[in-house]
Formats: sequence, structure tokens, C-alpha cells
Amino acid sequence: MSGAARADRAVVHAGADEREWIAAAAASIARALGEALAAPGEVRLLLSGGTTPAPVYRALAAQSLDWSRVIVGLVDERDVEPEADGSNARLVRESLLRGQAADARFEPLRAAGQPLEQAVAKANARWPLAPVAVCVLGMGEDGHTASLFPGAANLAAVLASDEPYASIDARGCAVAGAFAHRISLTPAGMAQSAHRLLLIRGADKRAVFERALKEGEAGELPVRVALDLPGEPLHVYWCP
Ligand SMILES: O=C1O[C@H](COP(=O)(O)O)[C@@H](O)[C@H](O)[C@H]1O
Repeated sequence: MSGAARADRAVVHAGADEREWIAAAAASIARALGEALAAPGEVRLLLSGGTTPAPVYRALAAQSLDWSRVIVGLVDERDVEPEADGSNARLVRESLLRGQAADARFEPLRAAGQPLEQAVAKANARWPLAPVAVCVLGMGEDGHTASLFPGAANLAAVLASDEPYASIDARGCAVAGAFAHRISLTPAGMAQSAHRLLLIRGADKRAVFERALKEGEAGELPVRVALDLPGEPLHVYWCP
């Protein structure tokens, strides 16, 4: 995609500070869920992990919605036990599944003791249980989103996959750190979400995102996959 076309695929909501960022992002997710819940049946919310989104999830947990019809799933997970440090499931349990949102049904990606490939097969077999109303993405300073790391051994195959989830071999990718083996939503999975949000903070990530808006391969800065998908543009919530 050309740089000009890609720039049209993002709507950036810049908050003056953390407080504004949290309020705007949580309200946007709640609004999209509320719209989806106007139809009968269950809706799905897909959440990222990492160090950024917990304050937004805590604010979202206070929103009054029919949470009993919300299935919360994950965008990606590291190959760790559900209660381990670094587990995205643990982050979501501790930050979102409280207060009003305690009524939501949580479907983590990896069960205790489960081999990663089995977790991927199970996630793909049960997809999609309900329409995906919102997918909340993050981004690392290397331009990865979900667990789509630039330089991952199987990245090209995962970007081309038509399954919603895939395993990622991110050995050698510095930002993946100790968590080299992961399960990630693929572009095909992201494409099925009605709304996609990106939560980022700080000048460094803003600069990476501005680079991603320019012409270039998705494999270099995988966050580009979220810009290149058809449908609603990517809504980016940023603060310094
Ligand atoms: O490893 C991950 O990284 C991204 C970005 O995380 P952050 O710590 O830089 O905010 C995150 O979106 C993803 O869910 C996570 O597994």
C-alpha cells in the first residue's frame, strides 16, 4: 500500500495526558461493544497484553454494559502457564475481569500445561463463536503488533495464513525477550473484527507508528497489517 493510502487508514486520537488517554480509549471500546450488544446474542472482545493496556482495561471494567453477553478473548499469548508473570491471560484477569466486567466470559488462549500447537488448533477450531466487535491491539518499539514480530522465522507464512491464529517462532527477536514462542492473531483473524483499536504511549512509539504509515512491507513493521486491512480504519489512542 502507498504511504498516502496508508495514512488514510488511521484515525489518531491524541490525549494530552494519561487520564485523557484512558478515558477516551475505554469509552471507545465500550461504545463499540454497546453497539454490537444492541443485536441479540453474544459478542466477542479481543484484547492484547504487554505493559501498556492495563489502565484502560481497569477503566473499561467500570463501564455499564451487558457483560454477561461479552466473550473476552486474547489477541496473543506467550507460551507460559496462565498464572505466570508475562501471561496475557493473567493481565486480563487482573485488570478487566472485575467490577461490572466480572460477568464476562473469559476464553484464554492457552490452558495450564497445554502444548502451544494444541492451543493454536483449539483456538482455530472454536473460531468464531460470536461476531468480533472490537480487537484491541498494542505495538512494540520494533513495530510488532499482536505477536507478529519483525524477523520471526515464520512471519511470512503467518502473515499469509487464512487461519485466525498461528504459532510464532520469535527466537532471535530481541523485543520478544524470554517469550520466544507464542500464539498470535493473524491478519486474517484481525480482518474479522468490526472495530480495531491500537493503544500506544510515548514519543518513541509514536515515531515508530509514523514510520509505519509510510510505504513499505508489512514484514518490516508488522503493525502495518492493521492499517492495510479493509473495513473501518484503525483507531489509534496515544498519549505522551
Ligand atoms: O509482547 C507483546 O507486545 C505487544 C506490545 O506490548 P507493550 O508492552 O509494548 O505494550 C502487546 O500488544 C502484545 O499483546 C504482547 O504480547
